[in-house]
Amino acid sequence: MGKVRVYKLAQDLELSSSEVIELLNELDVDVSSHMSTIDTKTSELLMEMVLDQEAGDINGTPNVDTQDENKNIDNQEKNNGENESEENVIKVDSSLTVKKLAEKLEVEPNSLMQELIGLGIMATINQELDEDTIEVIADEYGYEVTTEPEEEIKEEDLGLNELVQDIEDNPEDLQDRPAVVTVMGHVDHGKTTLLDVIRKANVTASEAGGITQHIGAYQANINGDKLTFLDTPGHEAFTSMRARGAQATDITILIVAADDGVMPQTVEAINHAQAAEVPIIVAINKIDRHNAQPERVKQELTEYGLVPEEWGGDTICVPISALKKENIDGLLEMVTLVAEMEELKANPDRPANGVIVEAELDKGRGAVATVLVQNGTLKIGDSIVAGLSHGRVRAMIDDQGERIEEAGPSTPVEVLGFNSVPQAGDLLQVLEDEKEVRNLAEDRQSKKRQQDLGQKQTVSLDDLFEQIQQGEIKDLNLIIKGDVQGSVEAVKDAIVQQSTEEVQVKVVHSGVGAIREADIMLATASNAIVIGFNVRPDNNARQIAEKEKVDVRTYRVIYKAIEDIRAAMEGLLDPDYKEIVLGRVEVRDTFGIPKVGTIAGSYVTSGKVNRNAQARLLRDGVVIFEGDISSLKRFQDDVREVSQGYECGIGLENFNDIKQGDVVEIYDYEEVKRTL
Ligand SMILES: Nc1nc2c(ncn2[C@@H]2O[C@H](COP(=O)(O)OP(=O)(O)OP(=O)(O)O)[C@@H](O)[C@H]2O)c(=O)[nH]1
Repeated sequence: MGKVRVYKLAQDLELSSSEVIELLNELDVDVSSHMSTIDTKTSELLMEMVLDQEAGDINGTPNVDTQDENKNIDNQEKNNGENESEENVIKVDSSLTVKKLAEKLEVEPNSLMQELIGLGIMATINQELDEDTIEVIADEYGYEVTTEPEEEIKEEDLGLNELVQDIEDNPEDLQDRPAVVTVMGHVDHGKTTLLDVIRKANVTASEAGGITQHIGAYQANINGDKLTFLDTPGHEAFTSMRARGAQATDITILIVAADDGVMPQTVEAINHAQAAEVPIIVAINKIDRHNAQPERVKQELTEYGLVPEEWGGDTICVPISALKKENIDGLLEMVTLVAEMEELKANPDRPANGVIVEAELDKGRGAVATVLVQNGTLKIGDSIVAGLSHGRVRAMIDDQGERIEEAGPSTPVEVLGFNSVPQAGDLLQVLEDEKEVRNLAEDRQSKKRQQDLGQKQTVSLDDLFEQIQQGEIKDLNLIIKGDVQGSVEAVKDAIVQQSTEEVQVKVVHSGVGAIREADIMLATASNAIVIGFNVRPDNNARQIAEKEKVDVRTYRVIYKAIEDIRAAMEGLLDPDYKEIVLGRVEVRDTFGIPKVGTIAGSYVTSGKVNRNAQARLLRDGVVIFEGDISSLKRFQDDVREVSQGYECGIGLENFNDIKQGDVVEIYDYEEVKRTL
């Protein structure tokens, strides 16, 4: 008989775990925690009970949303009789993207995303929604869902990343596999420190791989149990995987600094983990700090539905100090305990499938991808495909730098042999032979080209006037990010006042901090322009903006932003010069040189540094300085240019407040040739 966990059942019933435990106890079923299991029969019984109760409560009155933007609700009210109209039924083939669902419900993707956020689901426009979520949402809009496959969806669906030949495993072939753990939390709360401490204490470097190399994931041995840690901090990695339908994580450690408390990215992390239905273990970090307030953190967490066990809830909270290595074992013990309860299984005796954790082009080795094998065993010589890339596994290197022949479930491994660089989040699979993987990859590439060609025009300040004239734009949607709340509000107020009879200027989202992936995703969904005031897009956001063709404009003075928007609306924007970012460097160390000032010992992470270009110093995405480069050196020599992958010393003209960890963005202006 199948088993169900209490917290999963609670999620399905939209109740808290403690409510479910209470109900089960009423039924004389002995369960004590959210991790307890019950058999499927009992779970069905409970479901029926709850649903019956709800049906009684509702008393037959449908919960009708009064927002006028949704005409379907009116439809539903009209059709609220016995005969269900065909129009009120949508057909779904097990899952749908947000965009497709919005089309079917005839609503804007934007308002659908907001609806989803209301349900605690942070979904991107291309994210696949599962059947349950679709049903809940459809119901809100007065639609019923049937699960017949619909031809039309099949044809439109690009399937650039879908698994072909997904083999069902026989239950008897399944074996235990290690849990895959990610650490998420607000910036500076200690993710990197924690991941390093765990790695150093629990990964035994083999003799051959004495110098452990970094491959974006590692496997730790905790008292004989293995745990796989995805070592790619940042929610973006997590989201980009989920956006492609890859559920790589089994358990999330949510790290919260005890001296800082729940911060915006903590909330984001909670939303992501909850949306993915991944159990959360809270690590309350920095308890060595004199101003640590672990109890306050717990209090704050309750506001987001995470009630600590000791307060009667079902969230495990472990106080730690990553820096002082205090109670790391206690934390790991909890992680192994939760992992055990999850009963994670896979079948090692089958062709592998997995997910790309990260990938890059290496000068000497070609495309190198860190793959997390999720099921089956990946072997040298296997024909592989991931997203638009394909190839044959030429070599595999494990997290200790050792060459290996085979990698089983939950093993992170570096794979050489792809013909091009796949993207993080792409699903990897092994097919029969090279011809098959090549055909599939080529097929996907041509679909992708067609999709790119057919992509709708996005709004941009450069051709705003034209779009207004052609009646394509009636609302100018903006997303505003700034360095401090005060300036965000000021920019917002001033910009909204620019509305005219033809164009309504609307701010769809505003906030403090660097421009991130989530902002760009929201911009694509709501066809918005992103305005940064004293802040810049991070690398990830920049790449996605480029791909999705989102116009991102950054300013240092308010009047310039207003001027640009007004000019763009009147067709008078004069883009004689356009800024181009040449490269980015990371400050790894600083040196005070008498009479010269501070020199930033830096590493060029992308592009190049040009001595004559302009520099912009960023701290957490906020612009601290803009101006000239006063010196550029490689070792002792003055140089004109330094490329990606090299170290250099950079001095900034009349500016010394440079700190380790700062990012220097190198940019220049390019003349824009205008055609009449
Ligand atoms: N006192 C104290 N400091 C800590 C502890 N853990 C981390 N830190 C410090 O906090 C700072 C940030 O830690 P990181 O591990 O870089 O934080 P992070 O969350 O990885 O930050 P990002 O990578 O920037 O997102 C560093 O200066 C750490 O030394 C701790 O337990 N106690």
